[in-house]
Amino acid sequence: MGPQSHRAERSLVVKQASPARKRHASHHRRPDTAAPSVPGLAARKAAVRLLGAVIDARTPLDGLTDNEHGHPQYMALDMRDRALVRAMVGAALRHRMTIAALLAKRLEKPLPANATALAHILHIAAAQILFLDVPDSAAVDLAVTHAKSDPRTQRFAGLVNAVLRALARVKQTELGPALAATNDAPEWFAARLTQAYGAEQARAILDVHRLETPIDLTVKADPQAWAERLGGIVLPTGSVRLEKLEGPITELPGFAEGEWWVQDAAAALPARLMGDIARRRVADLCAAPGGKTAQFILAGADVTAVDASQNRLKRLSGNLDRLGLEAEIVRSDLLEFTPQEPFDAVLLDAPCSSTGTVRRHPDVPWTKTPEDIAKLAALQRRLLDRAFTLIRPGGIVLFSNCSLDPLEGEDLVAAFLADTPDAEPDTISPQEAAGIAPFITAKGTLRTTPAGLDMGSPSLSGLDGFFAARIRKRAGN
Ligand SMILES: C[S@@+](CC[C@H](N)C(=O)[O-])C[C@H]1O[C@@H](n2cnc3c(N)ncnc32)[C@H](O)[C@@H]1O
Repeated sequence: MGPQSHRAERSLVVKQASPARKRHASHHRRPDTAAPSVPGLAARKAAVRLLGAVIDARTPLDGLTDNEHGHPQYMALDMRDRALVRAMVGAALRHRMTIAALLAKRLEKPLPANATALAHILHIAAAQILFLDVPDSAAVDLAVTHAKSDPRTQRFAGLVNAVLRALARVKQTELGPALAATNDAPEWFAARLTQAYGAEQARAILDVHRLETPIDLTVKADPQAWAERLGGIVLPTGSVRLEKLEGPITELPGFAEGEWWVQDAAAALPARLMGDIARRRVADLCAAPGGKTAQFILAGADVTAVDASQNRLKRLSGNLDRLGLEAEIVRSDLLEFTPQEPFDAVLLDAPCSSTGTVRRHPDVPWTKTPEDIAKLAALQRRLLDRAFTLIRPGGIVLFSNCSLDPLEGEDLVAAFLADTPDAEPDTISPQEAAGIAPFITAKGTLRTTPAGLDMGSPSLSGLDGFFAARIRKRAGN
């Protein structure tokens, strides 16, 4: 490292007489050629790359971490390292503002706007130091090695070392106040939640977004027995909840036998609001990967599962096969789907902004924009108009999605009802299904938020944000 870059580095760092910094001065002498074989480095590099793709290019994390089509740097890792990458990126996104604030306090002036690679290295290392069970020294050493191996960040290796060591020293005292000082959400997202739910409820939702998510299962039968067998609890809504997973979900008892499937407690609710559908013709219009399709089949309906995506339908078929369930599967854009006969009931679980799933998808507030929400709401309205043409008079459309935004829920359905003379609201009663009473609004629609379902401990509480409304086609039309 030349004298000039040393100066650049120093001007950004708060000077600290740090014994730790001296102790690790050897970082600066280690040759870069050693970098690729350093254990743990590939995982850090992948995490930094993925964080960059989310923040700089608004690329959804789900695709980047897909086990078949994910980012090449992620795909090159073994399963253990992939899990570590997801944990690092997840923590960095869940606590993005907290991390930014604590890093900023260690810098004399903000990082240059174009120093994104450096910022992402710092954020991934800070996420490990502050929130993960990784030794501070390993997090710092790997970040420094990473910085040295990349021509864009090479000259900042000393800065990385100093900032991160300083962060590790102050975390006990500074982390609590830093968490309290921010909601860790981008401004637009917090503002929209506040507008929809009020300041207190919005803050409660954002607080839950910073927590790890429990795993919910929908079981074919006997939730109590499965809860005992898997070490979970039965929720008031009937789902089985596991606090956390120790290994791959596919190795849990009952998975291979097709006794249950993973489905958030909130996502399991809409299908329970279709009434008695035994022997009825039911279409699941945006069906993949098929959680709700499976519920309809188990409720005795004659089910047609429609989805536009070939890949997602493959997952749906695989899931139904494992569960030993059958449906007619149709690949079609709903806007072009023309069944021979109308249905008794259809579910439109529409593609949405997914702002109700931030607990499991912490990238959503950073990849979506208010413009995306408006566009998705417009698409959902077209899909709802179409879905309504597919039911017989007296039949029902259940409209649902996992957005927290009224534009995609309450407002959209109100506008549809106002514009559609032969549609009427079919209000949902709080007694219709177990455990739903707290989520039924005065208008007879379903609204859950992540701040709901208090099970006494934060690690067992919460559920996805979901909206559902039931609409009936007036008979005699
Ligand atoms: C929220 S997901 C559905 C989740 C599913 N109902 C479940 O519970 O497993 C939305 C689905 O809509 C599908 N989709 C999006 N646009 C569509 C369209 N125009 N026609 C049909 N399917 C569409 C997507 O491929 C995606 O699988």
